[in-house]
Amino acid sequence: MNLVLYHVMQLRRLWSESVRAHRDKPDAVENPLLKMASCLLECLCEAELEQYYPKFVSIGLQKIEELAQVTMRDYSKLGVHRMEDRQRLFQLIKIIQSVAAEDGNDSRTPPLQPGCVYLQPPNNRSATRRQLQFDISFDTDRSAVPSHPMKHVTEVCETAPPADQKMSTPKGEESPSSSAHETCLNALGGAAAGSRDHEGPVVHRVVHVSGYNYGVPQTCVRPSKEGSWTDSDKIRVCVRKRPLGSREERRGEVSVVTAEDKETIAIYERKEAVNLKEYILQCFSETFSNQDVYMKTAYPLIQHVFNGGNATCFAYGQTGAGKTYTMIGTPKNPGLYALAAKDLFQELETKSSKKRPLCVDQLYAREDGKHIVQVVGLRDIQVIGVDFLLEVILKGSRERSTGATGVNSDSSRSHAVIQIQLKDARNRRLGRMSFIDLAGSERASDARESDKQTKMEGAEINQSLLALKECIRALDQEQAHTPFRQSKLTQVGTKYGAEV
Ligand SMILES: Nc1ncnc2c1ncn2[C@@H]1O[C@H](COP(=O)(O)OP(=O)(O)OP(=O)(O)O)[C@@H](O)[C@H]1O
Repeated sequence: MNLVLYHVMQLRRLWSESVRAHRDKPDAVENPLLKMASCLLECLCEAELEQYYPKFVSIGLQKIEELAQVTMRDYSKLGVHRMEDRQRLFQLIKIIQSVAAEDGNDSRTPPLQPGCVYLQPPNNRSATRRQLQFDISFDTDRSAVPSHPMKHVTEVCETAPPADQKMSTPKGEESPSSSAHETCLNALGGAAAGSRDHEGPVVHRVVHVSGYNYGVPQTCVRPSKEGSWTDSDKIRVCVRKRPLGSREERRGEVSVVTAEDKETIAIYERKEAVNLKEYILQCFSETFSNQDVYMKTAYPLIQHVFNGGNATCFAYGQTGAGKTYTMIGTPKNPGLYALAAKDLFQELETKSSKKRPLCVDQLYAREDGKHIVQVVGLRDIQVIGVDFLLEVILKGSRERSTGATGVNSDSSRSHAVIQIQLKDARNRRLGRMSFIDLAGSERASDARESDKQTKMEGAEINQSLLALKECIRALDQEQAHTPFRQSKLTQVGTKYGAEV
């Protein structure tokens, strides 16, 4: 239904163009009335009322602008009995009237008169008035109709009468000039007047009616000449890529933006690594193995840790995105834990033999299924080789709470923090490497089918990820305060020294 307004606006443009073209070349151009009929069907489809189209046509309602004159008392004659459909039809009529009111200010279009709608007549049409076959007697079934002060109108003209001609209204009816419809038309006409000469997008006010408005915004942007704007576009963000300047080229700079197609751009963002080297944010396609990812992410940090530094490697992403696959991997495609452990021990052997002996402690912390950070009993386990380290990691991983989400049947419903600390023979801590496999964030739309428990978990996970984001932002901006206390995840980060 969001497209209804768009269709109506397109219709107005199409109508004016068709009438003009038809006037100039009546034989060469498709009769605009036929186009109007197809627009009526289109609009009814958008409003999910297409089932009534045959009935509408059978009683002579063939053009969308005629719909503007239908009142709620006509709904039954049109075969629209369901309350929901009546409401939809009501909203559709409102929208059409808004647009028609705007056209009433166009000098090419005869003004709307109370009681009838005047369609711009093609020159070759006869001037006969055609009466819709609505029964003049009023529908007394008011219970099924939402109450509003719309008035009954029975006649629709295909030609414009003299300006002073007053159309009759059914006996006993008030003049429609006092109706809510007309109030709204007048207001719109005034708002629209004077805006017709604008070339660029112009904001138009759309009447807001109470109840469901099918997502049509209260204000909308007029379609451009190319018709590229739609009523759903409240804000449009456009990106234009410029080529490298000659000075940039001389300096040997490379373009960091690639426009892949109309809708996709890739940005290679320059960042500064811990060793102050510049690097560019990378995206790994599905052809990359865990080893490829490791070499570009965690591996450069190993040396940093051996130099006494601290490093953290996060796997962050939506549920089912592949975080655990990247961190743990498979026997054939080992993940970052295993690859890092192997290199750590390899480096350890080299260093230990050359300098002083070093050993690795593995520290594991987790949030349990009840979202409680388990600190009691947490202990350092001294590991003496890659296999033992991996065994400990896998043992911890098995303890993680898992569950099925909308997109991952074996989803990690907890965050896993794995810290590998390097200590010297006198138990003094040297470097530390942290791997954090975060529980997946979940979009509300993916959680629609989930049970209450899964939804609650998802909400808590999202909340903790938000807290993490706040901490990372605070650290990145070197703010005086880092809001660690907002979640267990960030509390664990501080408690155990992960470089969140
Ligand atoms: N690069 C990949 N190649 C092949 N399969 C993959 C890859 N990445 C993920 N998968 C598969 O996709 C599924 C979801 O991956 P995984 O469990 O790692 O997601 P996740 O991000 O950890 O999800 P959650 O946050 O819900 O725990 C798994 O079956 C995994 O084997």
